[in-house]
Amino acid sequence: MDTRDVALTVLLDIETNQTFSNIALGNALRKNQFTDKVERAFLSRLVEGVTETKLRLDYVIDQYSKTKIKKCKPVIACLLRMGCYQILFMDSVPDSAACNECVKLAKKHGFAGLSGFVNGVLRTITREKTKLAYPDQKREPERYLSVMTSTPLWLVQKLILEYGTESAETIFQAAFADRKTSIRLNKHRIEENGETMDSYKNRLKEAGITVEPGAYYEGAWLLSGYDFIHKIPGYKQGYFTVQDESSMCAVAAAGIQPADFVMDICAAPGGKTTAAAEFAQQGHVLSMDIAEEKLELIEENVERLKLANVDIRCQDATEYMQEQEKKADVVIADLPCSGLGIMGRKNDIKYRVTEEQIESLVELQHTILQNACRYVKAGGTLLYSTCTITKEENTLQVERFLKEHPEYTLKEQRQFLQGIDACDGFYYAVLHKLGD
Ligand SMILES: C[S@@+](CC[C@H](N)C(=O)[O-])C[C@H]1O[C@@H](n2cnc3c(N)ncnc32)[C@H](O)[C@@H]1O
Repeated sequence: MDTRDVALTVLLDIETNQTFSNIALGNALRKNQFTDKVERAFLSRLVEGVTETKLRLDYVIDQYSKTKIKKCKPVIACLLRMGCYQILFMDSVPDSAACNECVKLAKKHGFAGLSGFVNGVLRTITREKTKLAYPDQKREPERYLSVMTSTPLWLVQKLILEYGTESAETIFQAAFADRKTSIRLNKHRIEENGETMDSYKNRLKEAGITVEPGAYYEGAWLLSGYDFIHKIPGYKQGYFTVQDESSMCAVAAAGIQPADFVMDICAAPGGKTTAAAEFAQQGHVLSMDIAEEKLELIEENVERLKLANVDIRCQDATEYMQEQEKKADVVIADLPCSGLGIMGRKNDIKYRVTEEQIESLVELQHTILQNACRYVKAGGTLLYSTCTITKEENTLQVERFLKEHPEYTLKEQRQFLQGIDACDGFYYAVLHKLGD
């Protein structure tokens, strides 16, 4: 199997079908059943690398190509990016191999006539790679940041306005950093199976996995050095759930009690539902999502974790459920958002989000909150959260909510920023409903 050819297919899927890169890559890894770990790692690095640096690659290619990248046929554009990425960022690949393999693939995919063009552009970039010109950092700081971190200019300008240049740069750079996998431990299940946290940790270490304590949440570990999540010892037995620490902190901050009734109104794939169910051991969680196909994911997680206190239902959160009025001790509203807190994990989000989309998400969140707040009992809690970092979806959304709902007070809010905090970008607000 030609790994670069598979990479080209994945990049074309992303470019022409608008498939999210993590999904396109996941499909290719499953379909091709890579047995060689090195080849699998190479494919992932190449696809992720090209995706996360696309704007920077295009900027470089455009300087040396007579046809601008936007005018190139998709196969040629993807090949130029693949070649350029290997030349600029993959030290282990000889420049000549990067170039020759792209030329070969151009011919294989029916573009023999353009193979000379691909060869010419990539050889020139190889020659010039130590003296490439980028926008001037002093004269055009925003454009510089946009090209160097491969982030659309409007988004750079927006986050500079919201957080200042230094923080915005840190946030954008965080997308390129390697991240460990954070897991939420299910202490109860581990002990039920006759193990202790220490003995389980040793078992992971014996399996060659590096285990470090989380930075924010007591029951969190950070794992690295494993191949597949589902092959980690204890996964099938429900010892842990993969979840970012920011989300763990959010659910913990809601203060769920053992006998509580919790409603999770936008729940798939079930990270917060399962955390809530672990807190509400004698209580109950009603877990809902509009996407029928995603309910299976909640179900899988609930079954694997052996949680018997969760009901799963397909439900549009914009539709009011009269029968649930003032029923819940805690409502979790982890709402659809622009996802800019997870640019590092979904590395093409930054190219897809638009200002108009953010505006309509703000309205959707507002509409859903109008319903969510009515399900909360007097004295109960509404947890609002998003995996994004824009102020209008977070602090400003909550400000507006509090103005419109004097029956609520803000107990706590927290904005995590990726790169600045050791987790995803994430926001939560714990809103307390006053007694009757
Ligand atoms: C941020 S994700 C939720 C993640 C989840 N809470 C967790 O921790 O695993 C947002 C979810 O909202 C769902 N969603 C979007 N619009 C919705 C609506 N109108 N009603 C209910 N769910 C909706 C999406 O299908 C998606 O699964």
